[in-house]
Amino acid sequence: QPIIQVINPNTSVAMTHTIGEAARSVAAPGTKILAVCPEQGVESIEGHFDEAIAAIGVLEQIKRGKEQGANGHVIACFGDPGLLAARELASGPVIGIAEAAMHMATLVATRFSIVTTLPRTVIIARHLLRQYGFEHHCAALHAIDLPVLALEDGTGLAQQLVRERCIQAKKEDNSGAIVLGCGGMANLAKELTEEIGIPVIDGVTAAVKMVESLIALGIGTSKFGDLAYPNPKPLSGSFARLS
Ligand SMILES: O=C(O)C[C@H]1NC(=O)NC1=O
Repeated sequence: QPIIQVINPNTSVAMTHTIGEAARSVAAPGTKILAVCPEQGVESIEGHFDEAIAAIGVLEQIKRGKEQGANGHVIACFGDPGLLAARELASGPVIGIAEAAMHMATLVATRFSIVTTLPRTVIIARHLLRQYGFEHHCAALHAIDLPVLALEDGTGLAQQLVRERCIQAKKEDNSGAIVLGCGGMANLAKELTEEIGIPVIDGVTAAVKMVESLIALGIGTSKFGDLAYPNPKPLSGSFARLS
């Protein structure tokens, strides 16, 4: 009975619900999904400052997930905030939704496009493409130019813009696949894939299946070298809760 903790690094309860539903929709029958978000932090992650704040919440949730018996973890924000720090803390696998979606896209297409929310976060996706080695696989990055929480405002406008942008990207970029660049888009992938006719990949569902696979293979985060548990040392003030 594997337990996978899916962490929404922003504090939006609505987006945590969207993410949890998407994760449960693809989880194997025996897999338990714990969908969580930090109690404190930032309601949406739209840049480097927000990511730095969110990373602390991710680490707190990893620690709590371990205490609750989680066998693996997903970081469900497209910037993969705190990923390597989380891997130091974790025993099981930790996968970010950007890396999961990018890996999956390279398995089914020679080039993919990314559709995300704000123009200012495109650079974060570019940095990840370089870090993960996918720069040459990504044909283009597009932003719908709406804030992240527009995806949860109930108007459907953000979802409509994502749809239009995906259609445009297929036409213009000559990409074989599209990666959705936000955890809050997790519930759009299936419908867009059917409508547009190329794989539209969401990182939440991709990461859940990848973590399930690693758990099934008995593969956890390597604890040798730089991803070993952090060197024991006193943490002061509010950080003491992380030790
Ligand atoms: O970078 C983005 O646009 C999306 C990213 N921000 C957020 O709060 N959740 C995310 O997936």
